[in-house]
Amino acid sequence: MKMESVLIWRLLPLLTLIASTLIFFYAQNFNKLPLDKCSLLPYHHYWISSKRIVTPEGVVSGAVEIKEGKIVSIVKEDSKHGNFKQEVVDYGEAVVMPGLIDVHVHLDDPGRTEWEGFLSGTRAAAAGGITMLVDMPLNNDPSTVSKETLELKLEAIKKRIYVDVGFWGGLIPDNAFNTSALEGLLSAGVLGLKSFMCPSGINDFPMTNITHIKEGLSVLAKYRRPLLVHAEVQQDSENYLDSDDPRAYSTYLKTRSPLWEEAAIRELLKVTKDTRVGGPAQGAHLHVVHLSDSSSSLDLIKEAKTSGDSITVETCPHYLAFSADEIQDGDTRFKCSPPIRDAANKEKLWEALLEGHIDLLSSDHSPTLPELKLLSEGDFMKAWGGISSLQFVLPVTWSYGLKYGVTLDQLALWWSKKPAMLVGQESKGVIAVGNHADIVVWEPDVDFDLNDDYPVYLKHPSISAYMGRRLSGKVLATFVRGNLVYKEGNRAPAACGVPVLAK
Ligand SMILES: NC(=O)NC(NC(N)=O)C(=O)[O-]
Ligand SMILES: [Zn+2]
Ligand SMILES: [Zn+2]
Repeated sequence: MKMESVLIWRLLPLLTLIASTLIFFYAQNFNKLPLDKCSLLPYHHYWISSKRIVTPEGVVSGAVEIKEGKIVSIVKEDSKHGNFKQEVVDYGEAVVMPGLIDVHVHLDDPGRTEWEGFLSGTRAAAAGGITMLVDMPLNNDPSTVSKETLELKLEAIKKRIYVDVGFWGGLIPDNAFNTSALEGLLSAGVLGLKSFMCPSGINDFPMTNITHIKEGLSVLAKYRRPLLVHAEVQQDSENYLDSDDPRAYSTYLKTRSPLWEEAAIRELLKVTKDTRVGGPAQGAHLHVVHLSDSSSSLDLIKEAKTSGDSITVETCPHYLAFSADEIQDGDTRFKCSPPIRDAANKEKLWEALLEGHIDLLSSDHSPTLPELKLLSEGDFMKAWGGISSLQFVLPVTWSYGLKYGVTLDQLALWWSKKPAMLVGQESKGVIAVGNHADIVVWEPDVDFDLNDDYPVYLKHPSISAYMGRRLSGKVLATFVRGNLVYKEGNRAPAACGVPVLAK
């Protein structure tokens, strides 16, 4: 035998050992790809474990298996035996909950990015545990009222959204009777339409009357998508007198009574009866946005629900957190429409939410430039109306809900499951096998001061009504389709959110 072949035979066991070590190493690390730009976690297949995972079957201790952006299994503590083949991110006692879906957000992009924008807005959303938001069709310039203006939005979001984003299209007098224009907008993927029953404050977004709304609903019926309505109708009887102090919140409150909401809802119910089973607009759905009046307006909605109308209603954290008497003179950060009402109204809103008469929550994050909030002048009559809150809605709902005994399941229902249903997203809103791995991890017991040292990602923190408050419930991590997009003050290098378009 030649020397070389002897050497090969002698080396063979060593070569086999090296090869098998390499194969073993490769198999072990198959899921560890180089750090992906979309995620702060370098795995495509991994587990999240916690003692408190909020599932449709209640809060469980266990682990959620995530693979390629989806939830592929959920195991309870007693069946997991601690043997995981993949990486496990253990969150201990922190709460693992479905990511929030905020169905009412004004990001003002394109056209008014100096007010907010997709980059700052979705970064704030991610820091707040929001994994999907739906952008309103107004405050951006031009308003989203046609296929072409939706395309401007789709262009503007490219590489600029950290969470998933859907869009509402605007229903305005100009397109309400133009079925092909509305169908063009709906076919291009808006999740539904939105209209105003009072002036919106935006020139190219005029208000609609009930005839426009009826037309809109008949088109929406075919697409089985909702119409969202800002339900306030101006009441002539209430005028602001020159002798009233414009820096007093009570002056503003007086000019926008609960009758505005009641009158609008009364009108709306004339057409929502068409959405009943067998009705001419069956398939359409009406959603009342940002309800503030918890008296007659709410009673009317309850009655309509009982009669079988396809109708839902949202309220916002600012109506649940604040009452009119607490608002200081000149503090226009609190100006919004409909207005924040008295403490008794707030109590009734909580009651209705806890009893299920209010279906879901949304932020109605509607920022502007600090100059337009007139913070130094403090004129409630002239300041821009809109609350800036996007990043804080989870801790706010939790902090102010503690005294009402709000549970984790309720938070997940109001902020994730019901919103997902409204926007027709069957793969979002609950932690369940097959769904998108859209998850927020947060510490309900950790308190923090929302002061100047706190990392706020909103474009203009100074206009937020929540600055200066102490809140409970700190967001630790946010996962969007399996990507860890936010982790304790850090965000993923790239903005990999996707547009959510209706099909
Ligand atoms: N143009 C707006 O953003 N308006 C918003 N303003 C509020 N809510 O004060 C709204 O949703 O009605
Ligand atoms: Zn509104
Ligand atoms: Zn709004």
